[in-house]
Amino acid sequence: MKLEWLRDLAKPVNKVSTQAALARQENLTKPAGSLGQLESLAVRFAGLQGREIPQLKRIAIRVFAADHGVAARGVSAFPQSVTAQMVQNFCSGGAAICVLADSLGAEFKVVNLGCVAAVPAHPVLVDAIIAPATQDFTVAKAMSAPQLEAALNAGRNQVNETDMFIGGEMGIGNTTAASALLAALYHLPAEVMTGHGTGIDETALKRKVAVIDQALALHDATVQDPMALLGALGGFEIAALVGAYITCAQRGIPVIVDGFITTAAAAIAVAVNPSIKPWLVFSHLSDESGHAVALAKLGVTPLLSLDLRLGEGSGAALAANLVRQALNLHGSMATFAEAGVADAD
Ligand SMILES: Cc1cc2ncn([C@H]3O[C@H](COP(=O)(O)O)[C@@H](O)[C@H]3O)c2cc1C
Ligand SMILES: O=C(O)c1cccnc1
Repeated sequence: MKLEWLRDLAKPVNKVSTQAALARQENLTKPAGSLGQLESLAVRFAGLQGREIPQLKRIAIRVFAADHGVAARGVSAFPQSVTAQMVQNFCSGGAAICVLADSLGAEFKVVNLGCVAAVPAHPVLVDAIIAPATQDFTVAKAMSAPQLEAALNAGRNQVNETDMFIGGEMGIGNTTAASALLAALYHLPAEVMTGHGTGIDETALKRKVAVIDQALALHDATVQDPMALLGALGGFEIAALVGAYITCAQRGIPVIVDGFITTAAAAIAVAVNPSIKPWLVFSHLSDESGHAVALAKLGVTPLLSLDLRLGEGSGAALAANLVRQALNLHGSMATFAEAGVADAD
């Protein structure tokens, strides 16, 4: 596989800019620390962007869409045809992420990596079709080595110069793939990592756990090669996210990770290339059970907890508003000296 680029080191965080931003925060007209995590966010972005006053003008949002063979096993509350239908909804502006992307003024594209139903061409839609769907991973590897390579490269190709990257996903059945990947990566029982996804009932949840157990046994999940796990248990959209996240970190572009499925992609990406971790900002705690465990395993704390369980990049887009305000405050508040306000004794 010509995937050597996956392991190239991420751009280092700029310590000088971090220190300058910390010093600026100390001088702004507020008690030190009173803006809490908004202060640390601004300082973090200063280090990532390599400037004392970071900016967030350009935001790129890419929703990666693909179908999953494992959907045939009755693991979702919705039929597989919804993936392609939602891709069309992303194109016509009716999905939640479209509304949020619009209000952020973000550059928005949908990347079709392969849906069972055909999707008509549209200016917002990028055709990166690999196959109509992955294989059902209870009977075969989800994807072949060339398919995995194509998906990783499709994600990499979506990274252009921007101030921040948000990846979203759409693919009926993809919480099953995400749960399987996380259970395998962290050696955890399937039931710890598996939730209700789009809203399956308890009977279907038992089936979903059994399906994941079957896949973990088939693919010998004890083998800890994250790329092998991704090929065996992943989805084209999850692999594209892995490629995009790693590329962003290598090119010095901060990423906001969305919910459960994108966290599975982030976990694989960090396992493949640990140097990328500082570039991943985790937006929210999803309502999907297993997410809290995955975030704890990664050692990260998300910004928000709003009981969201949508995906599409929606939680990340919401958090982008918060980051924008953190940077606004950092860049535009007056210092004690500028405002003639007495500093603490
Ligand atoms: C209308 C609709 C819009 C969505 N937008 C995101 N998802 C979310 O639900 C899917 C994962 O859940 P499961 O594994 O249970 O199929 C993904 O496509 C995900 O992004 C949606 C799901 C539906 C039905
Ligand atoms: O948190 C997510 O990404 C999520 C949870 C449930 C269904 N779809 C997405």
